[in-house]
Amino acid sequence: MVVLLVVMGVSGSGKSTVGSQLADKLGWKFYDGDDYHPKENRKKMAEGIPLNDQDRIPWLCCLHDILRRDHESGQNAILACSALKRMYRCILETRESDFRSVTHRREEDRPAPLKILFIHLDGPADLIAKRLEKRKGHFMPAALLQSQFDTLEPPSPPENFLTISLEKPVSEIVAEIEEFIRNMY
Ligand SMILES: Nc1ncnc2c1ncn2[C@@H]1O[C@H](COP(=O)(O)OP(=O)(O)O)[C@@H](O)[C@H]1O
Ligand SMILES: O=C(O)[C@H](O)[C@@H](O)[C@H](O)[C@H](O)COP(=O)(O)O
Repeated sequence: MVVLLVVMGVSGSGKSTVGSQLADKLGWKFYDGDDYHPKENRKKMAEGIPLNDQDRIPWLCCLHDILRRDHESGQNAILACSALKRMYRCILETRESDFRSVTHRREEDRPAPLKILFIHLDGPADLIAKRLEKRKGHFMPAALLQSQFDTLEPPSPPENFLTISLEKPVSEIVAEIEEFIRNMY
């Protein structure tokens, strides 16, 4: 069985750090969603302008295609991606922004949704802000953090997710995810 994990959360929540360390440990593929933003999105964020749905949808479709490709080739993969709204997580799973349009299509015409486990790194804005102030050489300004929290729709049932406190050390978060995967799959 192929395992697809998306490490999600607001900017600075630790997605890249946790995702890359977990992938190294497990020997799985790792993708950082940031690397796939078109230059217009990066420019917008660098100017302190939050992205909107129109900016994010093509980017999320491209990330879906990457996960789909790995799924089809039997490759376990981890993606670090903000995935802030439920609709964005739906695109990662189905490539469709409206789940109703997926269910309305004839079953034989639609590919099965990808089964993704979302790992939500959750924690207080003030701690994340402190971490972002120290982070160097990144295009995302700390000032956009509030807009990320405003946009965030934390995953909830029936979504397939695990929430972990980002206040824990990275090694502990990685171990917790490993343990969860072992028991689940
Ligand atoms: N659990 C953690 N404990 C302490 N520092 C962390 C933790 N997770 C991430 N960091 C630090 O916080 C900053 C933001 O992490 P990063 O992985 O870049 O977040 P994101 O990819 O979500 O934007 C980095 O400088 C990273 O080293
Ligand atoms: O959806 C978005 O608004 C962006 O994807 C954003 O959430 C993401 O966080 C940036 O790419 C910045 O990169 P960091 O998450 O690494 O700060």
